[in-house]
Amino acid sequence: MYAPNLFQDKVALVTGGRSGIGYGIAEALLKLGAKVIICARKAAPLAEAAAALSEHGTCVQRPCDIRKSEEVEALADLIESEFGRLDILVNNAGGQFPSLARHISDNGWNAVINTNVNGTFYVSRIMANRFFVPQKSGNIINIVVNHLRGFPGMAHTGAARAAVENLTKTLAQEWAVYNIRLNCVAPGTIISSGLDTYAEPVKALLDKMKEENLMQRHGTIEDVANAVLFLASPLSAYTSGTTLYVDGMDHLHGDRMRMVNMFR
Ligand SMILES: CCCCCCCCCCC/C=C/C(=O)SCCNC(=O)CCNC(=O)[C@H](O)C(C)(C)COP(=O)(O)OP(=O)(O)OC[C@H]1O[C@@H](n2cnc3c(N)ncnc32)[C@H](O)[C@@H]1OP(=O)(O)O
Ligand SMILES: NC(=O)C1=CN([C@@H]2O[C@H](COP(=O)(O)OP(=O)(O)OC[C@H]3O[C@@H](n4cnc5c(N)ncnc54)[C@H](OP(=O)(O)O)[C@@H]3O)[C@@H](O)[C@H]2O)C=CC1
Repeated sequence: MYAPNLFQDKVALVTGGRSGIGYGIAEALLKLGAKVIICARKAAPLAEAAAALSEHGTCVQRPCDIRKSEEVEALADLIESEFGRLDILVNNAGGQFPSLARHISDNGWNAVINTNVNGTFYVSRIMANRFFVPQKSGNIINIVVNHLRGFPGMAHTGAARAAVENLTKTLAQEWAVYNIRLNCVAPGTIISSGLDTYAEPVKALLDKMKEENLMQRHGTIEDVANAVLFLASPLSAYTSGTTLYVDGMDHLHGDRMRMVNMFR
């Protein structure tokens, strides 16, 4: 539905682009003409993903832990030497684990906050200073989750993604002067590699969530990628500092707390 050359001459970085939603976003951008860089921690699957994505256009990769700002700086060096510019940043890398709040250890809490909040901030700041501010143009899309009514069963990620959403609002205002837009996409439950990591009792809960969804389904990777394409494109030129829910209305409807009570 988008023009095939929508992102011609544009360069995009997708963090966590080796798998799942990030891979789907990278593929969608490549198919519309963008040159794409993907990063993640695990070198071997990252290299495999970049090789597969290269069928659709120019895709380069570099291992990078977004929690380590020196590794993010090295990633910016690669982008500089390969492409000399960056137009679109999709902060997709992130995650958490299901747990009732009282069982989350200090390390578990810190790992989730560090990944989602610090990692997103480091990548945004470094790419803005290296590319978007000097270019006087840039577009950042932060993948969060639907946490609108809190997130029973994942308190750490609810807190972390709320922080990212607020950061998005702040940076959208501070950086508007540089013609940088920032928005969030908040997926509901999306069928992707991320969900494969969840154990059986959580999978049963996911089935119940599907029954409660007003559209009677989970989302697809394409549902999320299509929202990212819109926010990355000039079609959304007057939209910044906002959140687009891709969740079949889960943010409005459903009783997640009742379902999480299964785990008590
Ligand atoms: C109670 C029921 C709740 C049900 C709720 C269901 C709602 C479903 C809706 C789905 C919406 C969202 C879906 C997704 O986002 S799918 C994407 C999922 N993908 C990922 O999360 C991948 C990335 N995640 C990670 O890499 C890790 O989870 C993490 C963010 C923690 C970072 O990993 P890191 O490598 O730094 O972590 P370590 O292995 O070193 O561990 C650090 C501490 O964290 C503790 N930990 C890690 N995993 C678990 C776990 N599964 N359960 C409990 N604790 C965990 C680990 O033990 C360390 O702490 P300690 O040193 O104290 O042991
Ligand atoms: N699937 C779903 O239902 C939903 C997913 N989301 C969010 O969407 C995003 C993608 O999820 P999904 O594709 O499903 O899950 P995946 O687990 O497949 O994707 C997570 C990606 O992030 C990378 N990553 C994780 N931590 C780091 C890090 N510290 N530095 C660099 N890369 C990292 C992982 O690669 P590696 O391990 O090699 O580092 C992996 O490629 C996540 O932020 C997730 O929380 C939001 C709502 C719902």
